Amino acid sequence: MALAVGMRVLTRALLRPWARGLRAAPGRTGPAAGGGDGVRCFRSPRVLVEPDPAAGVAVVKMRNPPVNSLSLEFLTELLISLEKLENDKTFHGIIITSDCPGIFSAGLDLTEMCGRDPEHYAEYWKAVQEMWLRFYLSNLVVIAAINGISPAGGCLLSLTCDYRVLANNPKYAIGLNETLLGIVAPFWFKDTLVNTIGHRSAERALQLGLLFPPAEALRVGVVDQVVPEDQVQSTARSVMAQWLDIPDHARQLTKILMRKPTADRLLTERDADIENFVRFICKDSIQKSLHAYLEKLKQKKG
Ligand SMILES: CC/C=C\CC(=O)SCCNC(=O)CCNC(=O)[C@H](O)C(C)(C)COP(=O)(O)OP(=O)(O)OC[C@H]1O[C@@H](n2cnc3c(N)ncnc32)[C@H](O)[C@@H]1OP(=O)(O)O
Repeated sequence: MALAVGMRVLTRALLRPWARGLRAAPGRTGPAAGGGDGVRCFRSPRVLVEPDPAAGVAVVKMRNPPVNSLSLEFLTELLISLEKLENDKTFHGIIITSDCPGIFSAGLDLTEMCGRDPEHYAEYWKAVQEMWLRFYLSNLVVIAAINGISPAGGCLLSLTCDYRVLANNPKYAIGLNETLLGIVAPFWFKDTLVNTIGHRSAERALQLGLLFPPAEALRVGVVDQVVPEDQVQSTARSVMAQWLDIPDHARQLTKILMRKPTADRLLTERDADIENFVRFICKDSIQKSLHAYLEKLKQKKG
């Protein structure tokens, strides 16, 4: 227990200033309709939370169309939703899924990393770190119901979860494909993948920027289960019920035991990691290749 409490105190102490900054933006999110049983339900423009108080579970639906790219605003709303659910004793687990057909998340928002100033890049990167830390260390059971393609940052978000269920659709590839964009996945992206699929598979996947279709994703262990598309949510629900059967304190402590060393690495090197990112992303060559990639995405339509 001391470890869990210590970890929570450390995490909160380090993360609070930024979270306070988020809450200082009124009007973006806020309490809405009641969820029944005295449970407050809430929504924000980009995150829809569907609480099931009887089960102790909330479904968090990402709806930042067209592709659920992880913009600064969207990350902010996701984090506020997570924090509210963590602070509400009704909830023991969340299922994160997408409200955008065919797309879980297109990953980090490329427009946040292109043509902006260094201050913006630093702010954005801090929010990405925060997303990873808060989801990776959440005391809730977090299950990803992956109902669409999930490259790069989208894959990272699902890797922070305790369990991943992927819809069996050949279009729904998942992986850390950063090298294909000419960028390098930071050490904590890499560590999360290594912790999930092992060193050798992670090395190959990262160097080649592999996006795994469902059968491959299951074989390598990027996801835990592949099911027909219409069974993703129900499977996530039944897996959640199994996880919630475990005594909460023992499960939470075990989660922290497994994840703390990885999280600590970022917590101790957080500022240096931001500086590295800003230096890297500001390079002319990187800006050019990101611009070219975005242009390619836009021209695909025409
Ligand atoms: C250091 C670590 C750094 C980075 C980690 C990352 O996460 S980088 C982001 C990596 N993501 C990708 O490589 C995915 C890029 N997107 C796609 O491959 C496709 O968009 C996708 C997800 C397969 C969906 O294809 P679809 O045909 O359905 O949509 P389309 O490509 O036409 O995209 C619609 C509009 O969304 C814009 N967009 C797509 N992805 C992003 C993104 N990651 N960030 C910002 N914007 C994105 C795309 O340009 C289209 O814009 P529009 O103005 O409508 O033309």
